[in-house]
Amino acid sequence: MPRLLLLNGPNLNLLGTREPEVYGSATLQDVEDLARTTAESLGLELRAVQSNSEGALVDAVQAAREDCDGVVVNAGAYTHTSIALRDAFASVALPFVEVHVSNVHAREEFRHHSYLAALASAVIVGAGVQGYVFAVQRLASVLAEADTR
Ligand SMILES: O=C1C[C@@](O)(C(=O)O)C[C@@H](O)[C@@H]1O
Repeated sequence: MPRLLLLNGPNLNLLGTREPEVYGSATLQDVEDLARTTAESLGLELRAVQSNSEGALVDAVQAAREDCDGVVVNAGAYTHTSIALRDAFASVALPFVEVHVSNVHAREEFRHHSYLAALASAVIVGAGVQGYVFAVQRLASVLAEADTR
């Protein structure tokens, strides 16, 4: 069965209590359950990892090469700063979808640039935690398409 990695970066462990006016009331556990239920309904497995540290996120992307077929990633603030994470995605060459709960383009200028976006299959911003559902659905399509080639 194809497997997805759901990767959440810094401060996303605080979803539900962190700036609820920006990020809503769903917790990280809710997000992981939602993404897993969506994946399973599409015949995919899902493994979830969250870390506040950049190196651990790089390690998780590298490890995904061994046992995953695609990645849903919300890299949090590292989206806007991390060349290391971008290089990790470039190195493993796995399809990935970038998610942001908030509409980063309606926020501070420094959130408008993503180091990951140019490599992503798709970028979903501002759809709240439903963005994770869309991301899993999109990856399922991308993987199914690749399978029929
Ligand atoms: O931590 C986050 C969360 C975020 O990735 C989002 O999901 O909207 C947006 C980032 O700018 C921010 O640093």
